[in-house]
Amino acid sequence: MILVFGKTGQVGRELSKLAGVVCLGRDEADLSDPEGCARIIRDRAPLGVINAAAYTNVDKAEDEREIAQAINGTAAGAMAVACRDLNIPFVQISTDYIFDGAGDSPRSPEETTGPLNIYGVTKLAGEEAVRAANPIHAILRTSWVFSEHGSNFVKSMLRLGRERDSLNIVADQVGGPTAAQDIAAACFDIVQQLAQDPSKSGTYHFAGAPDVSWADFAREIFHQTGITCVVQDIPSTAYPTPAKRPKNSRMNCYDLSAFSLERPDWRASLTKTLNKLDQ
Ligand SMILES: NC(=O)C1=CN([C@@H]2O[C@H](COP(=O)(O)OP(=O)(O)OC[C@H]3O[C@@H](n4cnc5c(N)ncnc54)[C@H](OP(=O)(O)O)[C@@H]3O)[C@@H](O)[C@H]2O)C=CC1
Ligand SMILES: Cc1cn([C@H]2C[C@H](O)[C@@H](COP(=O)(O)OP(=O)(O)O[C@H]3O[C@@H](C)C(=O)[C@@H](O)[C@H]3O)O2)c(=O)[nH]c1=O
Repeated sequence: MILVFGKTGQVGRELSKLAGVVCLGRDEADLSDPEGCARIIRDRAPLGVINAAAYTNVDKAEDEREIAQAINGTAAGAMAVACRDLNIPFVQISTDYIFDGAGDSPRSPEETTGPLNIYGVTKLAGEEAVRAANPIHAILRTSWVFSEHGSNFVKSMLRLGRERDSLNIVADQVGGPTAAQDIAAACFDIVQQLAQDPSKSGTYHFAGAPDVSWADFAREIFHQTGITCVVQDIPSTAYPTPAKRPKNSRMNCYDLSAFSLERPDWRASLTKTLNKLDQ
């Protein structure tokens, strides 16, 4: 059995559809109690653990550093320690927001980090805690997650695009939109491969292709749904938010070949997501 934390999240919901997976929600495992989560892992003794739970409200995290740190940093570390004690793999999902977004070339996993916001700081703390705690781990950095569930850019665009004739969307932040379903499948594959071959442990990038700006992502959402809303390109400076976002979120995903995985085409995954939203 593979144990998953974050049952109600975008990725957690997709993982819960897979055979051999047991997902826990906040009611059963609250990450603000890191030792409680570690105890659950020890009691259940799974074959591996995937942590899909996180504090993901990027702007709110600026005012809630402590709780974001407990969930994204301390809890991830405590869970990884429990996995080390059981000698099982731990998969931690991380984010492009651990980078500073400088330049325009895709970032490799080993490149220097430099988060611009508190969410990124706490996710980076989680990465470091996991690496220190359990040699059998994968830190899978992904970006711009969307699905038919929860709150995400695709659903925001569908709502706003139906209400307005035009929308101003940031065009100088570029990254890889990634479907929750594709991330879940990758995590499931990775945790099983790690159980077989712990030497594959390390930090990996998994983002949808091709890289695109938020504005062009919005255009594709409107194109695929026939929404006539016009997208106006704006710079980040014209869309002030409490948390600063990196401009360059491009990630080099070449290392995925270790698990025989490739970057998924987000446009095809978007079509599937939109079809599900239609039903
Ligand atoms: N969303 C994105 O664009 C991106 C996400 N990621 C990472 O991917 C992973 C999955 O993200 P995603 O599926 O979008 O997340 P969601 O925001 O959809 O869901 C977050 C999940 O974490 C759970 N959670 C939050 N706080 C606690 C807590 N104290 N105890 C237990 N559970 C808690 C939520 O439970 P509840 O429903 O009860 O609140 C929910 O199940 C995370 O690690 C995230 O950092 C990486 C890049 C981009
Ligand atoms: C709604 C809206 C957003 N935007 C911009 C703001 C921002 O730069 C960008 C995306 O905004 P959102 O708030 O949807 O996305 P955000 O919460 O920043 O998404 C991030 O979430 C965390 C969890 C991650 O780990 C990241 O990979 C990333 O997906 O779109 C506009 O320019 N115009 C708009 O009308």
